[in-house]
Amino acid sequence: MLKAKLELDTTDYHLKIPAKCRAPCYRPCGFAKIQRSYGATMFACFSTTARPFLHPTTRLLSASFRHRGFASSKTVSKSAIVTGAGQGIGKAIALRLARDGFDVCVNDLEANSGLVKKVVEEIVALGQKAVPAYGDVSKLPQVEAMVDHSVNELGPLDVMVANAGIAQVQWAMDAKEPDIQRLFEVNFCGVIYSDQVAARQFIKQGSGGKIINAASVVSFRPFPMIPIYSATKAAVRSLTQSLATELAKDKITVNAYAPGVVDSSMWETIDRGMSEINGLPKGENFQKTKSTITLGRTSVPEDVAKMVSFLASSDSDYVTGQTMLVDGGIAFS
Ligand SMILES: NC(=O)C1=CN([C@@H]2O[C@H](COP(=O)(O)OP(=O)(O)OC[C@H]3O[C@@H](n4cnc5c(N)ncnc54)[C@H](O)[C@@H]3O)[C@@H](O)[C@H]2O)C=CC1
Ligand SMILES: CC(=O)C(C)=O
Repeated sequence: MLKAKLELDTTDYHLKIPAKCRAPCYRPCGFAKIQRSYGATMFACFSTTARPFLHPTTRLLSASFRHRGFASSKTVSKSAIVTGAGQGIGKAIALRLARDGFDVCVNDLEANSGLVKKVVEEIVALGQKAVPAYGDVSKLPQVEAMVDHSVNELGPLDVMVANAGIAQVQWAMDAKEPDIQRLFEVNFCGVIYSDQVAARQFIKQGSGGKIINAASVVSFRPFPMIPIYSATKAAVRSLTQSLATELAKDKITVNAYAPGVVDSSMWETIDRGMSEINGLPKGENFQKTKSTITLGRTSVPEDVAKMVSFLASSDSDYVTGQTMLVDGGIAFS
């Protein structure tokens, strides 16, 4: 809310604060009585010594100023967290959001720290801030630590992209309990934990936010041999609709992207698993999908990142509860 009321005049870097936002800048103490002017507010926002005396609202504003470089740059960066961003679709999303002007918290499992570091370096080379955040999204405390880390390092959070996911190939009748559990833990619990923790942060900040979840074309129509995976994605699509209705009052939009067949390490796993079941040579199950795609080609992670870029931008402000197909025309919504 506060953020929406601020106007940045980019010609002279002058920040205009509406009168009603200026008053409660300090906690009620002796220090406050002598420090209520606009100039003092600006001083306090950049001053470490004054920070403990700030009213909570102004402290948030102060964090935003310090992290977003109001003092030295015309550009006001927003921040986004992308989970499972060490490779594949998540990496493409992280890089695309950086090109769009976001600072990015790059999450993945610690086992993928080498990949994450490279993504962080690429984002920094694009001129944005980036921090790694290792953690398993299926564990709530690790998701909480990831969001805290992002806010501490990059300032207020604007966008959560709950992208991390895993796939497993088996017929529904052959699915074993630990496989079913792990698929739901990562693909569904990992998404709801990311959404809940981000939403609480957005509500604390008071100016809304955007939640963007990884679904799939299989959330509309299950694919053979990945039935449990398909069910996890149908659950994500349903959750996206429920959270959109719950969080609209807090100015939070909740949407999902539904890729089709994307050339990533996930499809290497799927192709290998399908080969074990139907005996087709390596790569053949992946190639075979082309005949089901209206545009006649499988996709690359950047195809999906374009949709996420839209969902993360203000162009999507009047869109919520939607699962957006980016599948070249496998399913029609
Ligand atoms: N590749 C495809 O054809 C499609 C993918 N999707 C979805 O898009 C998302 C990204 O998929 P891809 O990039 O293809 O997969 P990928 O396997 O290439 O990358 C997924 C990343 O998520 C990370 N990850 C896995 N479990 C995690 C956990 N518990 N905590 C944190 N990170 C974790 C992995 O380490 C990996 O770096 C997934 O949710 C997937 O289900 C949806 C439709 C199609
Ligand atoms: C992995 C996945 O979701 C599809 C549709 O291929």
